[in-house]
Amino acid sequence: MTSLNVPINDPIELSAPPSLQFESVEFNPFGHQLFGPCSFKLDGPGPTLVMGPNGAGKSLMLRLAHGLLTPTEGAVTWSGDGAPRQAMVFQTPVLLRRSALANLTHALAVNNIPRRLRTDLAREALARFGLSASADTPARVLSGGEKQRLALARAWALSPAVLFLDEPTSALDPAAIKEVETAVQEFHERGTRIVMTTHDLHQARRLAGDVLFLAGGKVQEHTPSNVFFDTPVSRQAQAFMSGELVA
Ligand SMILES: Nc1ncnc2c1ncn2[C@@H]1O[C@H](COP(=O)(O)OP(=O)(O)OP(=O)(O)O)[C@@H](O)[C@H]1O
Repeated sequence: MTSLNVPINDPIELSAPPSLQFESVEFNPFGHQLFGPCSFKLDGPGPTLVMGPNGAGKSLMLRLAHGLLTPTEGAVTWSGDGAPRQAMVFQTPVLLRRSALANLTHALAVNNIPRRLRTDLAREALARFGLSASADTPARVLSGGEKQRLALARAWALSPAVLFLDEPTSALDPAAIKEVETAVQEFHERGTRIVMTTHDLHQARRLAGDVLFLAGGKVQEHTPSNVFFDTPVSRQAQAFMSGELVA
């Protein structure tokens, strides 16, 4: 596996993750303002943990950033030429009705990875996530924790420059949560920009380089994690941290 010499797995190529900028971004389908206007830039080392109460707009922000939704107003831009290679891991894994291995090789094909490399890259990623024995198992029969590991393995195989994770551990037990957090750290150390939502303050403390705090569809605060957890600036973040409900 190490003899593949595949550029997409070269950590040097990933050493400077692309920066992400929201410029006056709004999302208001049918005239109903759900998000924004918001302007911010993710250009620090990260990982960026996106926090806020239910309905704050965290998932919308990730979907706008990943290109799954188009802003009604404003623009989402990246440093460099065009949008970088991206992957997204959801709270409930979105998998094809195929084998675990085929889920990965399909994703590699969609991302234009040469056919001759796909199976080795897929098997390497399955091994990283302890799923080698399940390579030929239909993805739909895997346990919830295994499905999430498969979703992470699919992202891992792609060596994305950016990885979005939307509450990836909310349905997992403590051991599985630890596996996901370890993987997130490894993605980060490989140079992937991490943007992840969570409701778990402890998890955010463990992982965050910076915190983007949303409430009411707007960014209330974007600060280094130590600042956010020690001295949150916005009234909404202070209320959230103290366990008060924030609308
Ligand atoms: N495609 C859509 N069309 C219409 N309304 C939407 C759409 N997507 C999200 N919403 C609404 O936008 C608001 C923000 O939703 P979002 O899922 O981003 O919140 P969230 O911060 O991720 O919440 P939670 O923590 O509960 O997951 C909610 O009121 C939701 O119902």
